[in-house]
Amino acid sequence: MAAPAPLLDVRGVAKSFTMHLRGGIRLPVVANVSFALHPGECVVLGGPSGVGKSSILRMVYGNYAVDAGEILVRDEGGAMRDLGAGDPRTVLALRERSIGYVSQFLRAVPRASALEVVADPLVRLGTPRETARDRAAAMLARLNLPEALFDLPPATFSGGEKQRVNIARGFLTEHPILLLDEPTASLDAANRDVVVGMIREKLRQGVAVLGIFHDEPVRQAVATRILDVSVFSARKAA
Ligand SMILES: Nc1ncnc2c1ncn2[C@@H]1O[C@H](COP(=O)(O)OP(=O)(O)OP(=O)(O)O)[C@@H](O)[C@H]1O
Repeated sequence: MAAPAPLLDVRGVAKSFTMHLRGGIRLPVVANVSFALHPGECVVLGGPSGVGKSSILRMVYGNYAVDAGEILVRDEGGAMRDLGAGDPRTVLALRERSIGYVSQFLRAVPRASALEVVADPLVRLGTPRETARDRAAAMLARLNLPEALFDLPPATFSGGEKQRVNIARGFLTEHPILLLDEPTASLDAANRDVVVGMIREKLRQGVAVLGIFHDEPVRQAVATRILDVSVFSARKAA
């Protein structure tokens, strides 16, 4: 039987940063990063601080260009497309339909209410505004955000409230791949458990998750595999 096709196939990726304000010195971070992500899998990036976990996540989302290698993402039609090549149209198309991302911090649009911030990706994908707002409200309620906050802009919300708005926004769309950067970092235990439940639900639906979780109980509850990023460290070899 043929091996199941991955949703994400990272092949031989390398990244170094050039420090322009330090005479252009190059800071190698990772090299030969290779792994695949299949439906229903949750791969957690592990390893010590500064080893390159966030850098890998950002490359997979197309925020950082790669120096070498490929980041192949399965598109809607089933073709594997290289997001690492940095073509902006490919990156945007894959972000719309294939890869979702929950960053640690909410980058909110000024004046937009929490409900609008959460509903916006669905509206852009063609869901009627009212339906999108209803679904956004249900998701925010599940995350225990007080209803009094739904119509307010998240700019003045607490760290944990902002993080829940961000999670709701990222989880409401149905991307086959979901990237999570410390989604529970600012949450209390009860809301952390809600998010763990939401991640497991995504995995049951066949979504593939790639994430960073420093919180050990969360990691234990969701990881199907832990990938130690130290094995890709470019500094040892440098
Ligand atoms: N934009 C950047 N410019 C220069 N150096 C960077 C940049 N982003 C990351 N680095 C460097 O790359 C290395 C890896 O950083 P990264 O944030 O990927 O590590 P991490 O494993 O996610 O760390 P942590 O667990 O502390 O968040 C660090 O030495 C960091 O200083």
